[in-house]
Amino acid sequence: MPRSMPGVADRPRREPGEFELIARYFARRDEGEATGLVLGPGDDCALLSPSPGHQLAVSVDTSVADVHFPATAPAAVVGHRALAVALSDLAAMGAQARWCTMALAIPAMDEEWIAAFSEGFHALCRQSAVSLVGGDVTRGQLSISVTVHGEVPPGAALRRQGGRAGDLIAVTGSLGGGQGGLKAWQAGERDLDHALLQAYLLPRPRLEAGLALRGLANCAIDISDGLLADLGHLCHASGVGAELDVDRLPLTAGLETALGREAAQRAALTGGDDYELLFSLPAEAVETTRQRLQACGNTLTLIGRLSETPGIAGVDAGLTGGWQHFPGGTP
Ligand SMILES: Nc1ncnc2c1ncn2[C@@H]1O[C@H](COP(=O)(O)OP(=O)(O)O)[C@@H](O)[C@H]1O
Ligand SMILES: Cc1ncc(C[n+]2csc(CCOP(=O)(O)OP(=O)(O)O)c2C)c(N)n1
Ligand SMILES: [Mg+2]
Repeated sequence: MPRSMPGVADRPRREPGEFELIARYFARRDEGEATGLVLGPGDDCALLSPSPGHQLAVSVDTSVADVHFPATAPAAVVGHRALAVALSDLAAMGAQARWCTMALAIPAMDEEWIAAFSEGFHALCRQSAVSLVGGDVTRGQLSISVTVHGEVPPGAALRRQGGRAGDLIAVTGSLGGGQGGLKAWQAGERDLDHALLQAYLLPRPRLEAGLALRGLANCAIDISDGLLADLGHLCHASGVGAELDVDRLPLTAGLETALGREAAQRAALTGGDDYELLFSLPAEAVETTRQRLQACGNTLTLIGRLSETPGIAGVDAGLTGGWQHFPGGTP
């Protein structure tokens, strides 16, 4: 007796192949000429038309499961976060975000996961006026590499160098929520409205703030590895030292209650994952900068000043550094 054909309802849902997957979730063709996209996903390369007279600002960041985000985080969160941390570098450079490419490694085909991941990714693309112009999909341990491309007029980029002794040091937003959120997640918190989880899992790239700082800040960096480490990078590049006023650090809402004051300050200093902008500026630029940042929904907090004395003063001697994937180097 011939085996009966299964009904449509009984038939197992066919998994998409690699190319179907790309076409379905990543190769969106809703971008027009206005985005400078001549040719998007589907050919060997994307073709882009940069704005005349601008420099391209290019950066890549990889996010690896259980290194940068919990492997069990919601897929839409993973999509948002991978793009957000990459865009944060354009923000820190004062660049206008334009395009991105995204290389995704996934251990197995899970269409539901990919659909949600792509929603999170595309939603932030829309919010940031960035087009996904190409990428790569492979089998492997879950990781996402996002290359971002922005534009900046010659001479307008915010560099790590350029800080001067006497400049005031400032940050956007609040600090410590990155590590506070990781701890909250590890303690079982899963409510994405929780302020600390928001900070850790759904950071907002400070793109508008970066643009607002052009012509005002003397140097800038985004805080990914931790305030002390990233301030150290600014100081090193600028050939200056710094005096921090730790009591002025803007701590993320709920952090002090969750960890206590000392641990909250430690999280703000060394935790990392905050993706706020850290910059220096002359005292006379502070009020204009504050107003510009307020106009785009951000805040400015002064946390110290740059000095001629090498090193970072004002913090406990025992507190050093921040996140390093491979700790080591000079003792
Ligand atoms: N594999 C690499 N090849 C070339 N340059 C690299 C590589 N890895 C890191 N860099 C460069 O080193 C600098 C510091 O890297 P990183 O700490 O990742 O910066 P960020 O915090 O801005 O992402 C950046 O300018 C980055 O481009
Ligand atoms: C599951 C998990 N554990 C630990 C951390 C903490 N952490 C991992 S990488 C990192 C620093 C930022 O990542 P990196 O790759 O150095 O970014 P970049 O400086 O290149 O922007 C931090 C604070 C985390 N985000 N998630
Ligand atoms: Mg990096």
